[in-house]
Amino acid sequence: MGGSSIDDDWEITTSNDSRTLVLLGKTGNGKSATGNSILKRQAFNSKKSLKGVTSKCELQSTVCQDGLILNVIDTPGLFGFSPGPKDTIEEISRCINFAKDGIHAILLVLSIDNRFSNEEEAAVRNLQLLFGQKVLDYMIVVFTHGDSFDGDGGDIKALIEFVDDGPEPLKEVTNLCKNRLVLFDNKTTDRVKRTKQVQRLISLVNLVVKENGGRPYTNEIFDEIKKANTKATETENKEAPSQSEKEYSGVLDRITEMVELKLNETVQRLEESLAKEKAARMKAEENARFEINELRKKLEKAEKEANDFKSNKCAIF
Ligand SMILES: Nc1nc2c(ncn2[C@@H]2O[C@H](COP(=O)(O)OP(=O)(O)OP(=O)(O)O)[C@@H](O)[C@H]2O)c(=O)[nH]1
Repeated sequence: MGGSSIDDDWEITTSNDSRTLVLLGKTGNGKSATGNSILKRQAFNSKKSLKGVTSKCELQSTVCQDGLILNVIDTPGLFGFSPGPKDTIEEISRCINFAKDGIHAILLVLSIDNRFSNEEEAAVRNLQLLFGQKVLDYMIVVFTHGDSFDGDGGDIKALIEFVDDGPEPLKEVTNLCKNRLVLFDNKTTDRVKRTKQVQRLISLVNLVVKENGGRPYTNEIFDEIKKANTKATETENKEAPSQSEKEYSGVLDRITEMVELKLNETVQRLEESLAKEKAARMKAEENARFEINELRKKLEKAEKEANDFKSNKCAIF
């Protein structure tokens, strides 16, 4: 680090690499505010609202002093992973399209002021179902509302202790993320504090990148998009603009189709596993009923034998 100004703290890497980060979390947890803290500007609309401010996925970028390009994708509360709502599918598609070169880290934004909800727990499970166990290797938990945290936000031990005092599902999620935790106070005006929390996050992102062999998260849907986009760019170079627009919307339609298919497969898998669980439970109940019946029969037989024995004894005397 140069050490001449706080902004020199951005010199975290020396490469001209880019990092694509996706903010995920329940509405109001502070995703947009965290995105703004990371990008150091009011890139996303962040405000208190009961009905959710962010309605569409949005991509904003910044170039750090060392040339590192930070791409941040803000999302609406992407938690209703069911094949029903068409806009959820469209938003997942938009998000994947923004991140077509892959995602370097998924930031699960939680607020330390709110209880970790069942909805959030289910969302993490659904993410794993939809995108595979691999997503966990890219996940970092970002706690917001650091201003109401009692301990030192930079002290990872204090943060782990805070989680350890919390509900079991939260502990499970943070364990799955190998305790990659960071605390953000998005309200602070202290430049040193603002810089340090972003620096901590970027160090974690770099760790995630390293642990994943430098490969950002992608799957077959991302690969398809890349192919489709390359084709669209080639057409754009050759054809009239209207044609390339058509190609672009074709790409989005294709992604939407793939996401929908994947969602349906996921839900079908869930239903099958629930049906299997139910069948196993019914079988276990049937076995238990059979065992109880057998025991009852044995007990009745033993009682009868005891009674016979007693009456025989009486007869002898
Ligand atoms: N005190 C405090 N308030 C915060 C912090 N982070 C976010 N907020 C506030 O929490 C409210 C919601 O923040 P947003 O960033 O809009 O939350 P979001 O998750 O993006 O919400 P949607 O866009 O609706 O999905 C806003 O009033 C923010 O100012 C924080 O660290 N401390």
